[in-house]
Amino acid sequence: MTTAPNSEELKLLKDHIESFPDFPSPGILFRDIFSVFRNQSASQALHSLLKSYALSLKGQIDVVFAIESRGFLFGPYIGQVLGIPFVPIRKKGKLPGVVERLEYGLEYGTDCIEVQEDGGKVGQKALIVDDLIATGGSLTASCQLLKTLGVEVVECFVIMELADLNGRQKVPSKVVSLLQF
Ligand SMILES: O=P(O)(O)OC[C@H]1O[C@H](OP(=O)(O)OP(=O)(O)O)[C@H](O)[C@@H]1O
Ligand SMILES: Nc1ncnc2[nH]cnc12
Ligand SMILES: [Mg+2]
Repeated sequence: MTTAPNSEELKLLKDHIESFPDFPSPGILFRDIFSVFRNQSASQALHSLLKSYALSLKGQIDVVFAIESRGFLFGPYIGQVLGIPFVPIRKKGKLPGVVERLEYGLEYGTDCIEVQEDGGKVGQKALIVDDLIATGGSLTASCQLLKTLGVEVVECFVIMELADLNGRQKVPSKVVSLLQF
């Protein structure tokens, strides 16, 4: 971001993110983005922060991708502010038409994500959006998937970063976060 985000809005936002210990499994402190939408002031602060962030990218991005499912809360709005398309990245078997697919390793087992092959054109500049970066696995896999379309991932944007996990080090593109925990 070229200008620093508004610190009062950031505080309001952070104060309204509820944390749930041991969800969905023991040892995980779950940061719930949905709690923001229960409070009008926090919701408006988030809206304003997203708008400022998006406008700081004006002219630099051709297409916005977001990661199922929580990324869908923000991707379409950022696309709208910039006047550019929004394209979803989804779990296997959810998207119609011709898709590109990437299977990637998890701590246990594998996962698979897809994007419609006409979602981005070779050489286009892309932004990937999600609510949160933890290990960085989802953003890393999404960057790899978009490489198969030939688009260039200029930046990844998240509302929350779990800084201790150092997920951004894994991601092959620049990562911008509004809040760090
Ligand atoms: O950096 P990572 O370790 O990949 O973790 C971050 C991802 O995990 C969560 O999504 P989740 O897969 O729980 O699904 P959801 O968005 O559908 O709730 C979160 O919304 C991010 O997408
Ligand atoms: N701690 C956490 N809170 C919310 N979503 C997550 N996704 C991965 N880790 C998470
Ligand atoms: Mg998610």
